[in-house]
Amino acid sequence: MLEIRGLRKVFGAGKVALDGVSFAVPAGQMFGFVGANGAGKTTTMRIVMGVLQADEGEVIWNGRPLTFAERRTFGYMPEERGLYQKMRVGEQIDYFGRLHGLDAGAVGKARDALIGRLGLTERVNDTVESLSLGNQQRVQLAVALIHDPELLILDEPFSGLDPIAVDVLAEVLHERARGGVPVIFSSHQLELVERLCDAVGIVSAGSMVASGTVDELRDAEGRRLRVVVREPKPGWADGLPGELSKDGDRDVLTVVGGDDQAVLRRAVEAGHVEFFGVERPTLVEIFREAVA
Ligand SMILES: Nc1ncnc2c1ncn2[C@@H]1O[C@H](COP(=O)(O)OP(=O)(O)OP(=O)(O)O)[C@@H](O)[C@H]1O
Repeated sequence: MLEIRGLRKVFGAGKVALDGVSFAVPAGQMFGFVGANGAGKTTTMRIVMGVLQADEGEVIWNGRPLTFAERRTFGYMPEERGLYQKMRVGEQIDYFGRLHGLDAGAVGKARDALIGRLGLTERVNDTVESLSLGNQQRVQLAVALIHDPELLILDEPFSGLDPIAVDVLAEVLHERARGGVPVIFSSHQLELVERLCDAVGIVSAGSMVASGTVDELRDAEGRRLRVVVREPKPGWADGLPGELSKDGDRDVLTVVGGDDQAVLRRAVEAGHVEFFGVERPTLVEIFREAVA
């Protein structure tokens, strides 16, 4: 379990990048880290990886302050990426494996498995610079995974990828999570985060403004009722809580709270009810509300 406790980071002359960020990611959880540009995601990840030092707060790993040696067991995909453009794909992966202390036999085995799993077999002898963005990202993931990390921390691993590459990466991350590894990744692709993650943290201006499972966040936001009535009697929704809008000859009423059945009775009396249902907010809506 990774716990981030009260991280604060101020850059230069008073730029507060983090102002008390806290969250926890247990073993086997896929945690989506979301927030507007400049919210503090990369800074948080860099502190976890020891690239930056926090001014205040702690990073706790399995109940104790994270050590340098433990950090070496983590896999990291930095925002700035970190591949050697002139190196061949296979050599690159091997190089990072050796940096993590693996011997030649172990590196070879892990490299072959990853290359196959990530669909890079045809590209193993190509230089990194000759690869498409999507294939470079696959190599970057292979490099982060070569030492069978105990935690994965990935800064926007899905950015710029086509849907097939997204599926490959997502499946590989899910495999790791199923094996008990906490997986943390940042992304601006909220539909993707909603689809892939067990839990989500929304950071805004250096603070965590909402976190929990997607279900918990949806429940906290509250359910809403949507009613569509065709050719309704004018004024039928007067006095009902909610917002009424027009869509051609239909009225669309959105109600938060209130008595569902009373709304239904009114709608049935008013005209032809085409839709009546409780809807839960999407992560995009929750995000907009949380960072507003
Ligand atoms: N080295 C630095 N020096 C000064 N300010 C910095 C530095 N690194 C980050 N910042 C500032 O800290 C804030 C948080 O930046 P950070 O990169 O963590 O945000 P982010 O959530 O990852 O954004 P994005 O989604 O755009 O990648 C921003 O205002 C950024 O300009």
